[in-house]
Amino acid sequence: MRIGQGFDVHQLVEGRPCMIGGVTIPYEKGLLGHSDADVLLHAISDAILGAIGEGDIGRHFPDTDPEFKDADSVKLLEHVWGLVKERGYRLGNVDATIIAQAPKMAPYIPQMREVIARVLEAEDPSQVNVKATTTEKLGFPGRGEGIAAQAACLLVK
Ligand SMILES: Nc1ccn([C@@H]2O[C@H](COP(=O)(O)O)[C@@H](O)[C@H]2O)c(=O)n1
Ligand SMILES: C[C@@]1(CO)OP(=O)(O)OP(=O)(O)OC[C@H]1O
Repeated sequence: MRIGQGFDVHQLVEGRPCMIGGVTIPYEKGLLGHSDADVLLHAISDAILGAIGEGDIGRHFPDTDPEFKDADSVKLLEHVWGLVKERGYRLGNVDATIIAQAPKMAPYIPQMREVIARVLEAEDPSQVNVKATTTEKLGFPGRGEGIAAQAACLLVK
């Protein structure tokens, strides 16, 4: 059994799509990054890489590499999951939290769970949990300057 955790932050800016958990959320701002800046999938990817002792997504997908410019983070997660399968592990469960004052994530969480469960080959929907919280208007998420996500992942043989 292996456990990992991940954390990521991206800035909210005008003129970018708000891609979170593989879902485009209608909102006046979106997340800034070298890739599509999907903060949730990045935190989950880092949790998985942590569980298999493979560093982080910055090591696997450098933000200096034009190949990853505007990259689809679903594809990055698929690559990370391939590393897990090579090592003979399968998903125990993943639990993640999106930290955002806005937009409201709840309506989109079922779709995010479906995307993540498909990529991680979950046998049961309960193996993938996604939550959201505000920071009660405190700090950078509370001021709407950015969105953070954290994730924990358990892998089993
Ligand atoms: N961006 C967000 C933040 C929160 N939610 C949901 O609202 C509930 C209450 O949030 P608090 O920060 O006031 O505890 C939370 O449990 C989430 O279900 C959301 O959908 N989107
Ligand atoms: C995903 C990568 C690569 O495109 O870029 P960003 O979208 O900037 O994301 P970040 O969470 O900073 O980390 C990993 C990067 O190397």
